[in-house]
Amino acid sequence: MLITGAELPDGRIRDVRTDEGRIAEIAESLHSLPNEETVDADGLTLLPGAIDVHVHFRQPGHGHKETWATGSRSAAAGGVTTVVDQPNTSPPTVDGEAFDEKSEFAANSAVNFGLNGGVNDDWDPDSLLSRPVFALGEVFLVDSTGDMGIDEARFEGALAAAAEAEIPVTVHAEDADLFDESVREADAGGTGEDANADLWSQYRTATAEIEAVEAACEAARGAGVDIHVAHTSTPEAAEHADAAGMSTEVTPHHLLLSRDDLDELGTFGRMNPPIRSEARREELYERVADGTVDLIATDHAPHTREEKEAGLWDAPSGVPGVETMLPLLLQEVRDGGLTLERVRDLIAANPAERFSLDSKGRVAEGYDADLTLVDLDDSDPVQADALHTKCDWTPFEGREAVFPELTVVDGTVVYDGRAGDRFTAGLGENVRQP
Ligand SMILES: NC(=O)N[C@@H](CC(=O)O)C(=O)O
Ligand SMILES: [Zn+2]
Ligand SMILES: [Zn+2]
Repeated sequence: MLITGAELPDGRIRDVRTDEGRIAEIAESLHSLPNEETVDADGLTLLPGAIDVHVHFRQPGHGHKETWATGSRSAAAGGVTTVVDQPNTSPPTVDGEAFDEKSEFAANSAVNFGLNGGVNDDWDPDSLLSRPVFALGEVFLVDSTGDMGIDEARFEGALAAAAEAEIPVTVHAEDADLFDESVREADAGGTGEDANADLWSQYRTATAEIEAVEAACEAARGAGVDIHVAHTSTPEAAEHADAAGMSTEVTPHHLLLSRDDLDELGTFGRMNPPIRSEARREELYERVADGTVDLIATDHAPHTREEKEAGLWDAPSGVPGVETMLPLLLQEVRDGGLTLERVRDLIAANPAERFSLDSKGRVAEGYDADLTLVDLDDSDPVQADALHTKCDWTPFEGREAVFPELTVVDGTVVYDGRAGDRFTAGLGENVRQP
């Protein structure tokens, strides 16, 4: 494939040739070969495909919320070319057999993927870690969707197993002992969009995250493991993890939404860890812009409308986001909050480096041809109706965003927005091939 006249993240205008799944040549001017597919990228920007190291694609077990087909199409349409799935499915991905079962579902993926292995009281590290596991995680230090919370002793066992297997560990760190139970006892909370969802933020306190991150970093240091702290929602937790030499991710919802938005969102804004105050959100944004935070990942956690419309204390936690991450970040670039090169690092170069995907994350010769083409002059409002996730809602309804024109995985167009949302599925591969 020959992509002509594309602007690269550093501002250079170049022709880019892909061949056998790789970026073969980048030059000021390349001539097309006989029968070569060409893409006119005049006026468009070519980015490395985003690597979202935190999605919940729900199969096996919860295909009514999302499937690998719908989730991966949503990823492709959002410029995401690699996703990493989490273990809180049914069965949970905690042994070799469950890993193999999930691999069969993932074979439907339109984009490349990694499959994490999980830890619970029934996990079988021997069979699990004999499989091509992307990372151990997210390791839940508290119950979230799937009730996979574990205690300290089991966490230490998991750290030791990961150190021996030489695989990364990602951690969901909140301390349930520091939740404010009085909030829960005092108020029924209401239902759906009418719920007082701010109570969720009051209940799952910032301190519960900050102290759990501190404890997790200390345990990790003791075990000689560098953990990756998932979805930090507070600047304090992100700063602590960074100072302890660990890596962190921030989600688009913690970056762009605050408790001020919960009036409108109700239970649709309930997730773990919860949305924080506007003051904390602004500080977290600064930590994302200044490099304290390593990467953005979505924690794409779809639940159906009907499920989210329950009472505040019963509704499931989590929001979708894989399709809107890059589009919303590109709007931040348009608005001057982040540079395009910083966005490239947050969504592609840094996740690739952190998780040893050595041939991904950059538009450079020899790298994998996982790419997305965007028009930074053209934004549209986010509309749930136009997204491809199976759950037909988004917490970002109405926000301006820059949706990709075209997404390429291993040199093949998997999403063409210019040809009326055309997808090619089933081409994605496990990025940790044995
Ligand atoms: N973040 C959430 O609120 N929910 C996630 C689980 C998780 O990441 O904790 C889910 O799987 O629904
Ligand atoms: Zn989590
Ligand atoms: Zn998660």
